[in-house]
Amino acid sequence: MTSTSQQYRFVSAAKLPTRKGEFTIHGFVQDGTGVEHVALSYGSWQSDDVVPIRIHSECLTGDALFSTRCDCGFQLERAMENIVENGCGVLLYLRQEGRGIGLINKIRAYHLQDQGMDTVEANEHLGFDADMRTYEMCKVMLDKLNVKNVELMTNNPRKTAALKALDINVVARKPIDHGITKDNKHYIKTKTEKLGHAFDPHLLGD
Ligand SMILES: Nc1nc2c(ncn2[C@@H]2O[C@H](COP(=O)(O)OP(=O)(O)OP(=O)(O)O)[C@@H](O)[C@H]2O)c(=O)[nH]1
Repeated sequence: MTSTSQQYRFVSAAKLPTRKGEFTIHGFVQDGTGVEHVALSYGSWQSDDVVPIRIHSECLTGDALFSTRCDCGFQLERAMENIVENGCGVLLYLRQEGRGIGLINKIRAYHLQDQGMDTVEANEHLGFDADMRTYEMCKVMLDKLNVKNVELMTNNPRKTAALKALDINVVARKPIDHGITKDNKHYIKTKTEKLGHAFDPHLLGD
């Protein structure tokens, strides 16, 4: 249970024109820790509508530096395009770099992967769980945006389970198996085999 001093609260919102379309960016902060997250909203909806959403964890290397080691940047781009094509939707951009271990630890994990470990073994070798993320902030963020029913763009069953546990009605899951490259195929196979991600095996064939 999150204590009152660590609750997330909305701070401010502003227009955010992007190469994909004009979004609004909403900023949230966690009292006590100062941890920040943002939501991008596009278009409008009624409170009973099913809203397409993406929950995306920060990946500086993939999202901002065009890395092809992972599928993150490709999926971010596709999610924003899907939302714009749909006419409305929400992207929750969570500052949980490296599945929650942080940027520098992710680089340490990449170094171990360069030596032959997979993404799960590397995290564990460094003393972390394979996935350190939590999703409680999504409730505050979606409540603020008046979103109760969602179509969730993900291949990650942990995200679906986390939203359901927060009483968000996940009406449907939309696969987002986009951005498979020769550089990230092994990483995505490991996510499928060890972290339970749903990927079409045909897309991962050699
Ligand atoms: N520790 C670690 N984190 C990684 C590695 N590669 C990518 N990441 C992080 O993995 C996270 C991916 O999060 P999301 O984009 O939300 O995607 P996902 O959990 O794979 O699930 P989807 O919704 O199916 O895309 C980001 O925080 C990345 O920084 C890695 O090799 N090690």
